[in-house]
Amino acid sequence: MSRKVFLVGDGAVGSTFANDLLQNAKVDELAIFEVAKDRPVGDAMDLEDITPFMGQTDIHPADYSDAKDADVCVITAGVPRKPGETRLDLVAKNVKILKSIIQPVVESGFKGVFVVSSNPVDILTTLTQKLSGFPKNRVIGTGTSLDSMRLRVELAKKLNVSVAKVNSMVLGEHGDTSFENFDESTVDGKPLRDYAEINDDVLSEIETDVRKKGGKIIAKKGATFYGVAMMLTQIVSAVLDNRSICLPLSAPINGEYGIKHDLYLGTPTVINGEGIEQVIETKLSDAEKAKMINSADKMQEVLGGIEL
Ligand SMILES: NC(=O)C1=CN([C@@H]2O[C@H](COP(=O)(O)OP(=O)(O)OC[C@H]3O[C@@H](n4cnc5c(N)ncnc54)[C@H](O)[C@@H]3O)[C@@H](O)[C@H]2O)C=CC1
Ligand SMILES: CC(=O)C(=O)O
Repeated sequence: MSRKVFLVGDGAVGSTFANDLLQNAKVDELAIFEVAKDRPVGDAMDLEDITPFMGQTDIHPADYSDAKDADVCVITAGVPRKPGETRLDLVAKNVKILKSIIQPVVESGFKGVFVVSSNPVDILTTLTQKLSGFPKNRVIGTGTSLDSMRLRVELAKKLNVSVAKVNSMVLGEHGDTSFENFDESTVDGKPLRDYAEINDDVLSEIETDVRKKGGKIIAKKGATFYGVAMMLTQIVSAVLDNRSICLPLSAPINGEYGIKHDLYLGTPTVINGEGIEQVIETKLSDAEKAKMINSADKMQEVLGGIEL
């Protein structure tokens, strides 16, 4: 069976994801839709030059009718943050762009899995499901997967251990109300808080560094794209391979953590070829659970202000 990905948006994130995907997964067809029409023409020409080493893939610019038989539709289109802006500052512009995308993709007859990384990702993932009318398990957002990788990197540096030994997550909004599950985190199997180097001040510093890392990168080079592109590659290749993996993703909340709102938010999520297999309510301390509810309330406040 043909393995086809329909990519919407071929900017910094989209083109980096295309390159990562081709280098890490078997893909038969990569169709790219972009409003800047020349970009996917150039990118298809540039990307096909890696296929002699990566395997045969039909990479081409696309229109929406190409989504019809795709397994996955990846949405990276949207306005990125400028230095100093928050992800929530992007809502109005990116909701408008999202609306222009979902309708023609659905009208094409697309029956696969939507994967969203455009910001604010929890809001746009929630709206992708609502606008498409797709079952909730067939819409996934990158959520706090990137934040969680950033956290693992910071903890590994602080404790001078391999990042592979760090088991810790950022949960909630991919944004300013995110929080770390420090109370349950382990490093090399030992509770994080048992390490002599760790105390509340150190954890607070790490939390701030992780939360501000995206903004710092944007201030230096205008955009962040390697990290999120790798998370998209992990998600899309798991769907294409029908391989179960668990990541902190933007997933549909159905009463988990005592949240009363109908929205997507960052929580450990098992995905496979069907999309979301299981949304996991991970163990949290009472203080962390309150942060999760705060994050959901913030997202609901933003969603309440959006007219579709
Ligand atoms: N979730 C995450 O962890 C991350 C999310 N992002 C988000 O990803 C989005 C894209 O960021 P970049 O790639 O850096 O921006 P970019 O400006 O480099 O690329 C965005 C692309 O979307 C295209 N586009 C705009 N409207 C479109 C439409 N209706 N249909 C198709 N294409 C359209 C633009 O022409 C542009 O090429 C932003 O919202 C950014 O905040 C970026 C990094 C990490
Ligand atoms: C841009 C963005 O959302 C990030 O790097 O976290």
